[in-house]
Amino acid sequence: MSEILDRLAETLEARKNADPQSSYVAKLYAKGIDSILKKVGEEAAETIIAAKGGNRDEIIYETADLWFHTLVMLANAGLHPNDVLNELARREGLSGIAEKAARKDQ
Ligand SMILES: N=c1c2ncn([C@@H]3O[C@H](COP(=O)(O)OP(=O)(O)OP(=O)(O)O)[C@@H](O)[C@H]3O)c2ncn1[C@@H]1O[C@H](COP(=O)(O)O)[C@@H](O)[C@H]1O
Repeated sequence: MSEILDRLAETLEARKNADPQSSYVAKLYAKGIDSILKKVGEEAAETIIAAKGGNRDEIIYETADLWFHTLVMLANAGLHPNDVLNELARREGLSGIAEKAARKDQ
């Protein structure tokens, strides 16, 4: 499934040179970081509402919107989804408590 993230990351990279008139992502980049973060916040709120509602399809749909806008935020910052997947892989097997202790040491 991570091929989907790879392909989407490639598209998001390519949209940095696209016309904002013809691309939702290029338009978001052109609006700037505050607009991208506003969308992340809105989609997070919509995901919470969907999860509270308990409708499976709505939860999936809103989470996809949230993940998508988070990927745009990462691409805008010059980061790839693999950077986050690598961090999750690093945490694999660590207990949450050990992870918290490691953060305090940083
Ligand atoms: N996965 C997505 C994706 N998910 C959600 N969205 C857009 O995100 C927006 C969601 O915001 P809202 O629900 O608030 O709807 P809205 O009112 O249209 O949003 P605003 O205009 O108010 O920001 C919608 O416009 C959706 O179309 C997406 N737009 C694009 N992609 C992917 O990104 C690729 C590149 O898209 P373009 O840049 O448009 O070619 C596409 O091929 C897709 O793979």
